[in-house]
Amino acid sequence: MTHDNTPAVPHLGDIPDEDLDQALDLVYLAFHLTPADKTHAYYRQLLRDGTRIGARDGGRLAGVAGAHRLTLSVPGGQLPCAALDFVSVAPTHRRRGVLTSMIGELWRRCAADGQPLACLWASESAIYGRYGFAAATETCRVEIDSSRPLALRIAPDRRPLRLLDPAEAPALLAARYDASLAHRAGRFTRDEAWWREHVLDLDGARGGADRGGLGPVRVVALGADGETPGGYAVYRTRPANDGGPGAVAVAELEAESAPAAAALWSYLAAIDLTSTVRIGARPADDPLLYLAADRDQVRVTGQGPCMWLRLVDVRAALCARSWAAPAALVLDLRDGELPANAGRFRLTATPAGATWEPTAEDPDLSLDVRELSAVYLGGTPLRRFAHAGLVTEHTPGAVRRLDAALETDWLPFTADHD
Ligand SMILES: CC(=O)SCCNC(=O)CCNC(=O)[C@H](O)C(C)(C)COP(=O)(O)OP(=O)(O)OC[C@H]1O[C@@H](n2cnc3c(N)ncnc32)[C@H](O)[C@@H]1OP(=O)(O)O
Repeated sequence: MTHDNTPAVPHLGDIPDEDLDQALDLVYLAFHLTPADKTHAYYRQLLRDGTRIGARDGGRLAGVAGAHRLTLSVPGGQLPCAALDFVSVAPTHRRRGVLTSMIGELWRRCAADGQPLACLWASESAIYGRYGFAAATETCRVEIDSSRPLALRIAPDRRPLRLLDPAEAPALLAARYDASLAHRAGRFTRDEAWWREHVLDLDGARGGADRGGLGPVRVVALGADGETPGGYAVYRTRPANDGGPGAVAVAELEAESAPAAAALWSYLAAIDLTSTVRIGARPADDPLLYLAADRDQVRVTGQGPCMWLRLVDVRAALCARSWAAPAALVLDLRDGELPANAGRFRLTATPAGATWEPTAEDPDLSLDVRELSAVYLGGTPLRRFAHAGLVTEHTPGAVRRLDAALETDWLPFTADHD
C-alpha cells in the first residue's frame, strides 16, 4: 500500500438531500467538470434517486459514491443490479483507502437491498479489478462509408419507415427494446424517465444537441402506425462543415430481425448531405458486420471493454441464470472482498436451473470471483482466462464443460453508458 501517513477517513454514511450539491461539487472537482445548470439538475436527480454513500472528514465530504438501482438482463432472466457511478475522492484525500471503504459500504448496501450484482463503467481500467469487477461486455465503434449506397447481402424489410415525435417515442419503442432483453444479457430495463433523459436526452441535460455540432435527436421506426415497430433507430445529424463531411451519429438501433436491421441501416446510410454514419456502441456480433457486402464499407474503428460486472452474491447470481448445457463441477472460488462467496462449491447446472452448494470434494477448477464475473453474462469464454494462466483446471475438460454451459446465442451488450 502506498497510502499517506494520515489515517483513513472512517466516517461512512448516507448523503442527505441537503448535501447533494456538496457531493456533486466533489464529483465535478474529481472529474474536472463544469456542467450547465440543467446538467447539474439531471445529475442531482440521478444521485438523489439511488444509493448514496459519503465518506466524511470532519463533517465535509471527502468521498462520494452513488449507485443506481437498476435491473439487468442476465441469460434467461433479470436481476437487481447496483450500477456504481459518481465515484469521487477529494484530491487532498486520495490513496488513503477512501474508495476501498466506500466499496465495502456498497457491498453492505447491496446485501440489504437484495442486489446480487453490481456494475460500473470504469474511468480507468486499473481501478476496479481489485474489488472483483471484470469487464463483462465489449463494445465496438462502427463507421459506415455512406458516400456510396450501402451494399447489403440480404433484402431489407419493405415495411414503411416513419419519423416519430421523440416525445412520444418512449411509449412506442419500449416494447421493441424490452423484447431484446430476452436474448441479450447485459441490458437494463428502462422506465419512462430513463428513456426521456438518458436515451433520448429530450431536455438536453446530457448535452445531446451540443455534442460535436450534432442537431436534435431523431427517431425513425419501421412499420405502420399503430403496430409495434419492427425496429427503430435513435440518431442525430451534423451538417458538412470545414471540419468534415455531413455525418449521422447513431445512438441506438434495435431490430426484430436481420431484414428489419437492414432497412434501418439502409435508411441511415442514405440520408442526403451526409457521407458517413458513426455508431458509438454496437455489440461485437452485430449482424450489420456480416450483412455488409463490402466489409471496407462497414468498419469497426474501435473495440474495448464496456460494462464491468461483479457477482456480489454468487449463489443468487448463478442460480438465476439459464444454462445452455448441463455441467456438474466443483469450483474453488477465491473472493478476497466478500468471504461468503469464497470456498469450494458444487455447481450443478442443467437447462432447467442450477444449484451451488458448499462441498469438501476436490475441485475441478480454481478461479477468482473476478473471472467468474467476467464470464457470467456469456461474453468472454472462460478458456481465454485459462489460457492466460488465471484459471487452474484440475480436471481435464472442466473449462470446456463450463464454457458450454455458460454459452449464449448472442453476446451480452448494453448501450446505456455515458
Ligand atoms: C464507476 C465510476 O464512477 S469510475 C470513476 C472513478 N473516479 C475517478 O476517476 C475520479 C478521479 N479519481 C478519484 O476520485 C480517486 O482517485 C479514485 C476514486 C479513483 C480512487 O480513490 P482513492 O480513495 O484514492 O482509492 P484508494 O485509496 O481506496 O485506493 C485503493 C487502491 O486502488 C489503487 N488505485 C486507486 N486509484 C487508482 C487509479 N486511478 N489507477 C490505479 N490504481 C488506483 C490504489 O493505489 C490502491 O491500491 P493499493 O490498495 O494496492 O494501495
